[in-house]
Amino acid sequence: MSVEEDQVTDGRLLSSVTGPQDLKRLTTDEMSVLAAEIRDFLVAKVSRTGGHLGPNLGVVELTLGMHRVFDSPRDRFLFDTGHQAYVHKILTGRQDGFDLLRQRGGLSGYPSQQESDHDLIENSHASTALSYADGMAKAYALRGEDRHVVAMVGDGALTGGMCWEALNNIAATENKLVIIVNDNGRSYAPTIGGLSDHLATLRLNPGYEKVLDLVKDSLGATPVVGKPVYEVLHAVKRGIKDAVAPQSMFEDLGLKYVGPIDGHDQAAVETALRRAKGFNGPVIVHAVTKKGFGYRPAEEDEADCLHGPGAFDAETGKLLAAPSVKWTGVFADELVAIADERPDVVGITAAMAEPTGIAKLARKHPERVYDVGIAEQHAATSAAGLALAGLHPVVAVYATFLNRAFDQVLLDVAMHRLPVTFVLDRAGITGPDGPSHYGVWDMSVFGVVPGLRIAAPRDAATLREELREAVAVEDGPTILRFPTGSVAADLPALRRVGGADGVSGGVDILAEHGSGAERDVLIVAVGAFAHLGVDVAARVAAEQGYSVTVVDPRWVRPVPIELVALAREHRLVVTLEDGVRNGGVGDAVAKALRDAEVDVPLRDIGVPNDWHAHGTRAQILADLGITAQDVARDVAAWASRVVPARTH
Ligand SMILES: Cc1ncc(C[n+]2csc(CCOP(=O)(O)OP(=O)(O)O)c2C)c(N)n1
Ligand SMILES: CC(=O)[C@@H](O)[C@H](O)COP(=O)(O)O
Ligand SMILES: [Mg+2]
Repeated sequence: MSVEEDQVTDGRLLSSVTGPQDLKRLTTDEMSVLAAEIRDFLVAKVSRTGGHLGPNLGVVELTLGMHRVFDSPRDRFLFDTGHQAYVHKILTGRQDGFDLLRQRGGLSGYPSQQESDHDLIENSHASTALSYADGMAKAYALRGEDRHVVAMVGDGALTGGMCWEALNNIAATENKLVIIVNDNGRSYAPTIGGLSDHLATLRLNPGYEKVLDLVKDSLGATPVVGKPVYEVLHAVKRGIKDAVAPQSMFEDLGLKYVGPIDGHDQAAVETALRRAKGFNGPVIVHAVTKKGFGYRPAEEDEADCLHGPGAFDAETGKLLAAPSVKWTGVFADELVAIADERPDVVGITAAMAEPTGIAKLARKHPERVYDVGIAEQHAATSAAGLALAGLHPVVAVYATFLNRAFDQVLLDVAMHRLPVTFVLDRAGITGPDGPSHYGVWDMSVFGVVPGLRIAAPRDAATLREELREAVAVEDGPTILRFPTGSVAADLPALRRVGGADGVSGGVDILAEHGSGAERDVLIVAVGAFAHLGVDVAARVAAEQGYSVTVVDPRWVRPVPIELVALAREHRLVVTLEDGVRNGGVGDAVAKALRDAEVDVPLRDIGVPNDWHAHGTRAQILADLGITAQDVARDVAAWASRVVPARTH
């Protein structure tokens, strides 16, 4: 079924649904109409705003079933990763909010407690829901509360280690926890690994569920030898299943298992969920779904089933925005060029080969790219293994997702001084995906790792150069981080100071305003903020007459010695970074000046240590006062306090 094939729904039924309570009275026929209306709604809205279309088209019946069988918010619903919670939002009174989905002041693209008491997990990092669920179910059991926790987790999220830590604990309880495995066989791309193969094996044996229905129909509803029909059927099922179908690994863990069921068959979904609810204990409901179901352009999109497109043409599914040269593309091209020269260079992705650009390397050297699933911790330590065996791994992840692998980077990689390069895409403020997607922590969190170097290229030319330098480092790990979106215009240096020793990398002088030995302001502009620094310098020099120098350190960690020497020649140092201020580059430079007894005041501009709501990157930076106009005003004010008034 797809939007164009389906009779165009008029949305009347959907508009009558003001909350989950309205679902319970609907007939089976009305439910299938409602499902079609929800799909039309999703395509119509997300085609205008962009967002997670494929995942949400795939969970319409599952989400309807959750709200029909359980009672949210008394029963608690958890969505792993949360990108597939749009249907839940539609059913819990937020249809009107979709016109501003993922936009400032509009609906979050993930569950939001501020939006609704039906929502809980706001973190968009995968593989966390089952741990939350275990904790919540334990709390309700401790208080003797008769309520279920229902967690939806995708097959991709299940490749994350935390899920198995949670399942190990959940299996040891008798708590009321229903886990819906939404098995569409994909993360972005097809899900990898033995778990995925196991789920596929289970998927291939739907027969026993159908046999169960057959036996149920033939026996009719009459109790047999005094036993309720279901117990007899269950015994029959067990016999058939053991004969024709493998036991699921979930059952091997001691968990009850229901499925696999057709996750788009509303009746089957609700039957399975009622059965699971009736167990009153931990149970897996294995639902087989299709990502993008019901909208042909998504179903047929081989890349990622329109996982998270920007605005698109609802009729064709084609993206509306013309592709621009992205940081990711520059990285991908240079990585392939390096790999052509360096057979020891290999790539690792955590289920995001296309979004991180590693797919380009996989197309050229398929045997040298490893997709480890949504498993960033494993990515880091398996990279350590690759390096111990003499290779140079390049681990490409979004900056925010490396947070969870801090211990692995610190002790498994850096303590062993292993040559692993972590390429962090989407570093800094990203925007529509909100605070758990902002890549603002890496320079602070990983800045404390002994022996690890961090580079933040300012444009395509320095990305290429600094990537080459990073993969040339053999005595420890390196991080290369760059922001989301279109790559900044090239910003050539006037000259480089230092770097000849091949250690610090030196400092690029990007702009110099004014003359004289005693200079007023040194602006240290990190990464893509180099352009901002150059713009600010021009304003401050022109409007206040200060002498200003703008520099871009080739490595932002450790702080280059040349930066300390340059600071000594200025009256004020200002750092600009697309990362949290606490423990960021500003703090590191201030410490380096203190350690060198360079007594020059320093002011650091960066992202305040807080949770910043979603919006566009430009809006959020403007809200934070990180614009050329705001920064120029601040720099002028700070300079006025330390630069002696001049007689003009
Ligand atoms: C820790 C972490 N790594 C990577 C991502 C990026 N990501 C978002 S959704 C997704 C795929 C999720 O697949 P699955 O759990 O199967 O859900 P589906 O989209 O198929 O419904 C990934 C890798 C993430 N959100 N969290
Ligand atoms: C949910 C998730 O982690 C990703 O799908 C995220 O939305 C990626 O965003 P971009 O690739 O658009 O930066
Ligand atoms: Mg999936």
